[in-house]
Amino acid sequence: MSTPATQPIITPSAGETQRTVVRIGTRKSALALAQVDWVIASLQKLHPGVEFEVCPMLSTADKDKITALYKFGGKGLWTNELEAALVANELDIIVHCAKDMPTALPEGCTLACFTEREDPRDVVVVKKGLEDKYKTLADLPEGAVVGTSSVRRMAQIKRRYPKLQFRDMRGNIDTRVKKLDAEDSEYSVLILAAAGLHRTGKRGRISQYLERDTEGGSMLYAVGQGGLAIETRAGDTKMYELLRPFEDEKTMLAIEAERSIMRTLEGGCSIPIGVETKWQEGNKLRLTGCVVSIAGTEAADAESVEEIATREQAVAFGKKVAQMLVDNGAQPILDAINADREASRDKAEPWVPA
Ligand SMILES: NCc1[nH]cc(CCC(=O)O)c1CC(=O)O
Repeated sequence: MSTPATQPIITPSAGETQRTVVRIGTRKSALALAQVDWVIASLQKLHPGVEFEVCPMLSTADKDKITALYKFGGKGLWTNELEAALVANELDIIVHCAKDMPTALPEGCTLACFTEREDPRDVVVVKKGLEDKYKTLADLPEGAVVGTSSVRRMAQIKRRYPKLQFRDMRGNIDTRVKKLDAEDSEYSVLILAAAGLHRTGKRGRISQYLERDTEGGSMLYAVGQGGLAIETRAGDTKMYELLRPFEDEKTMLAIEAERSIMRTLEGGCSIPIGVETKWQEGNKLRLTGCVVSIAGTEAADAESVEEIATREQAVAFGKKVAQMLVDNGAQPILDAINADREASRDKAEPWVPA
């Protein structure tokens, strides 16, 4: 790491004031840095005496922009290098997009909290110059090109709008929006997470929010989308206590239920599982899930409502809905995706879905 190692905690000797420096690991993107700024501002309100040091690092996903995401198997692409630094005591905490967190954490790492969730929905961003012509996916003409490298987004949109075409679109938010807007770009629209655009001050580019009841069909979001998860070293009680008051319980319960679906179906962030969690009166959580084939031609859906008050209940609820998805036909769809990934493991060609 380029950042000089500081002692995380300096125990005060008699007469000295206690000084705590928290080294925060993060990716280097504008979104990741905006998230860390928000985390620091919030933690400073809770703990005015604590100092923070931002330690940005590149992840595997940042370094390899060519290999199709789903071929990696979606395990820890955004998190592995930061976690190695955490275990090596070069960092004290890591701020992750909850969406990028694998469902099982590596040895020595533990989840300290989920913070209040941003808008979890996906959105449509229209190419500059076309905004007056098209506002929604339904407005797009036959053959219009949608930019996304998420099989979940592609599969769900294909399911409802078979007339559209899809092209891979990678990079951080700024890069993607620039590629979209380039005069010679083939894209008409991009699909992005609302949270990323909200957090980086680009709300103005959103022309449609996609959701369950989007006209023409539903669009469910990725597990954890819009949430932040903060990871610490296992056994670091000081960091754990510092972060506990920052947890948003309703977010934690909803995201744990979503993650439990993912864990049960053994899917990484790059397989087409969509979810939606909505709190209803009386601490009832409505959990909806879908698994869609890459071609968008087959799908399994499931939904249930339960009163949820503890993490254990949330996890059990996610397992139940995962089982409902399997009962409704999810397994053959997942098997086909895994077989395709296995068959192309050694190839690193850019993946452009047909
Ligand atoms: N996989 C990349 C990633 N991880 C988190 C976000 C957005 C912010 C969030 O979901 O919290 C994005 C970009 C995107 O999907 O548009």
